[in-house]
Amino acid sequence: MAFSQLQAAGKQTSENGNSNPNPIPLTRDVSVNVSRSLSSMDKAMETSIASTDAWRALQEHVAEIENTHLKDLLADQGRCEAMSKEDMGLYIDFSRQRATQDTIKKLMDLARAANLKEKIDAMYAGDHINSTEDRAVLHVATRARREQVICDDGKNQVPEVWGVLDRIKAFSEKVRSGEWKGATGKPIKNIVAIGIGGSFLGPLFVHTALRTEPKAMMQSRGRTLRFLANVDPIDVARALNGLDPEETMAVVISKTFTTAETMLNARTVRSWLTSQLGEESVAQHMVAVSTNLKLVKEFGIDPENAFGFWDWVGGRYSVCSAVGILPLSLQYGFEVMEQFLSGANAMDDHFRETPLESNLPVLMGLLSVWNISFLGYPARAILPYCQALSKLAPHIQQVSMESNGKGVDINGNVLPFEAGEIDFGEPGTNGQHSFYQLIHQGRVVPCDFIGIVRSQQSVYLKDEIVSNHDELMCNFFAQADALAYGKSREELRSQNVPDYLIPHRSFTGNRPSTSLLLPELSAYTVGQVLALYEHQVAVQGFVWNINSFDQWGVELGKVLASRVRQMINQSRNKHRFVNNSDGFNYSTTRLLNKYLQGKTQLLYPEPRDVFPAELLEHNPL
Ligand SMILES: O=P(O)(O)OC[C@H]1O[C@](O)(CO)[C@@H](O)[C@@H]1O
Repeated sequence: MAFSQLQAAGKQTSENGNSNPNPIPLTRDVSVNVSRSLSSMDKAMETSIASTDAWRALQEHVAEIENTHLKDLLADQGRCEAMSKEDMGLYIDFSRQRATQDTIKKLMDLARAANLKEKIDAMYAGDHINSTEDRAVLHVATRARREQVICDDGKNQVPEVWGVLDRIKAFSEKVRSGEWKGATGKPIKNIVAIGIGGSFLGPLFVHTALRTEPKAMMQSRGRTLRFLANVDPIDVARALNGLDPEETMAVVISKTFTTAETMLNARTVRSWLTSQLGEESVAQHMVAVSTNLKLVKEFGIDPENAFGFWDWVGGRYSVCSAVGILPLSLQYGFEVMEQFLSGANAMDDHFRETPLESNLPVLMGLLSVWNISFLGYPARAILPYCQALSKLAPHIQQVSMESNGKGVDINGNVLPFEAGEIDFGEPGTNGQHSFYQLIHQGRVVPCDFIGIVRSQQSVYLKDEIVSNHDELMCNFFAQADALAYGKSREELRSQNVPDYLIPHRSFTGNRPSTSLLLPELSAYTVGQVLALYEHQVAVQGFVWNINSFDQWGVELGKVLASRVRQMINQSRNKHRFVNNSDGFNYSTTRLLNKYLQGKTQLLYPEPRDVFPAELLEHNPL
């Protein structure tokens, strides 16, 4: 079946009819949107997954689940066993989700109604499922084994992928061994990776995950990897502070090589380098990762020192391409990164080959659709009990929210329900002392608890009854049960809690979570976790029938920023403030003028060609 036919997923089993028996307003309130004509809404409903029998069966099923409590569901051992899955060393326990085996069955029906399997296959087959950009979605090819065949437009992409990986291996070994010299003959010890969004968050997540992993740690001894993402000059100062330019290499990472923030940061770092090492130093001190090798050359970076990737890799899915593998290989060595790629590849195989019923990303994806679209819980907290995973949530935030934060389906019809998920998170136990209060007694936020069996670091003090990592993990186990079971008023009374405190100290429980247990946090398992979450997000999008692989929503702000940029430039050059004829609304005009007035009172430096390196020297951070 062609992908365009798959997109009409809901239609095939549609029975028409827009009624939503669910008491929770989970479908959009269309009455308030006057600009949306009835006929377009009818069309949207007709073609939507929300019009299928499977969707309606789940809506009706909500009432049954509302009559259950997790403390009872957890007493059913058969259910718990059926709702726990283990594969590739990963153990995932879904038994604390507000779902029964019947819910899972109904979700499987939904998956079939959405043509989920066919859509997964279409992705691996290189169909242009990113239809608004007419692109294949093949990040799985970036971690394919050498012998795999993954085609775009009939051409196997894997040899090219490995062509770049082989170059990264050779280049990173040259730099790490000291054979590659900086402009003054010193070896390169520091890497500054300049990029934003998908060209930053994935690599930062993996770097943070590996910093304390024993093998990676050994491999990175004496080396520094820093990231420069924000266009804020404060971020420049923090990224460069204390680095010796003679020993520093900048890796400019940008799929398009046009992103305003990255390009200004790249020019700033170039200025920092050349002001101290001379114009010619760019050749030894700046390299690039991009799909736009023409612009890389125009920037002044030797094409020999540029590492390409392809338009079939979305920015937020690009960490396994040169985007992540180049800076991370420079820091940890290619061998470590190859392990990471293998882990992601193992999860890719699992996703493609495992029946839906025991497919980990499919189950995670379907249960999150259940939580969001049926139970009405739009947020999810990602809570790793492992400090090394502290950048997982910020990365998945982009993967998930930029992918599925959409208002129309893949055919352009307004969605009759809210898609997307609000993702956030912090490592435990830090989060417990921050936002867990809300999760326990306020809003219901489904949680992903992630625990590790063997910690990257081991501390066990002599007089303590458990090791430090055991102490951390006590909380991993306790929190999931605290959310599920809660604490009743009766229990509190039996503990002689005074009446006036009982409402404050009781917990409703019945708050869903998933528990993931990894044997260890190695480069390999980091790859598995990455691909698990990437595919979960794809499953959500496939079911909602949206295009998870474009991101038009980020464009408007960029266009408006460029108008403001021109205005500020004019105001500086012509020494004037914004007036009514400049085309800004009243509020923005006033805000801009407040800003410009404030700036005139500052001793503002004249624009100059070189980066004020002395600012760093005089202001050690
Ligand atoms: O890699 P580039 O082209 O600089 O883009 C950076 C990021 O900007 C976005 O296009 C929008 O935020 C992301 O999708 C992307 O990851």
